[in-house]
Amino acid sequence: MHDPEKGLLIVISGPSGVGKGTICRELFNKYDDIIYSVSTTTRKPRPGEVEGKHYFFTTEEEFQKLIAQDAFLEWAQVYGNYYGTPRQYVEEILQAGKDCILEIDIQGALQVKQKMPEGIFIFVVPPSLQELIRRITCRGTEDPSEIEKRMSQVSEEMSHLQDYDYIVVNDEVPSAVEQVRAIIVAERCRSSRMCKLINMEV
Ligand SMILES: Nc1ncnc2c1ncn2[C@@H]1O[C@H](COP(=O)(O)OP(=O)(O)OP(=O)(O)O)[C@@H](O)[C@H]1O
Ligand SMILES: Nc1nc2c(ncn2[C@@H]2O[C@H](COP(=O)(O)O)[C@@H](O)[C@H]2O)c(=O)[nH]1
Repeated sequence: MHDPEKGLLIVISGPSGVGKGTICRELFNKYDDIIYSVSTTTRKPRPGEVEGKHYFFTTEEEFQKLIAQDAFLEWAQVYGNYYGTPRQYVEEILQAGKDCILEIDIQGALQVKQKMPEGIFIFVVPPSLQELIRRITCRGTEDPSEIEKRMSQVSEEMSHLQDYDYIVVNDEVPSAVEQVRAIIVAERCRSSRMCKLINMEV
């Protein structure tokens, strides 16, 4: 069970281009009570991506050193690059009673679920495969072969739906954002209610 003194750990996954980043960005613009975990990656920065805001960009050699130092809560090779969640940062946020969102792939989410089963696991799906391909193509950040690589993983990724607590269809961004927000608010309530009930003298 979730310790109500600690913050909630929220994990968001879904196929590439479904809109995870867009949903998280909107959540932070609108609500200032959730903290975003900035991952470390060996991927090259896209135009406009800022070191320490979107990712901590690093080399494969440095990433391997961080793995050896046990610096990651989870890490995985995704679409040919390494990505990892900084352990200490996330632990400090949760310890301080603040909620933390990890936007990570399914391999990473499964690792987190093993270590922290009390986390809230949300899977974002597109309204259709055509719309997913349209979104990643229109984003214009990957070349056709990279898009092909990412889209070839969609069916395997979708086969992990049952490992998640919630599914959010990202049809319209505002609605998807409010659905994620509602899940977080409901989970906060559940955690504090459960605690009160368990501690209630009967
Ligand atoms: N509901 C939506 N309707 C239309 N376009 C959307 C919607 N949500 C996101 N998009 C657009 O789709 C593209 C992909 O979104 P985004 O980068 O947030 O995806 P992502 O899931 O974070 O991808 P990745 O895993 O590759 O980082 C962006 O151009 C974004 O503006
Ligand atoms: N296991 C992890 N996956 C992560 C992490 N940070 C991001 N990701 C996922 O990687 C893919 C690709 O991201 P992109 O920025 O290159 O488009 C996407 O599914 C992200 O959710 C992480 O720390 N660990």
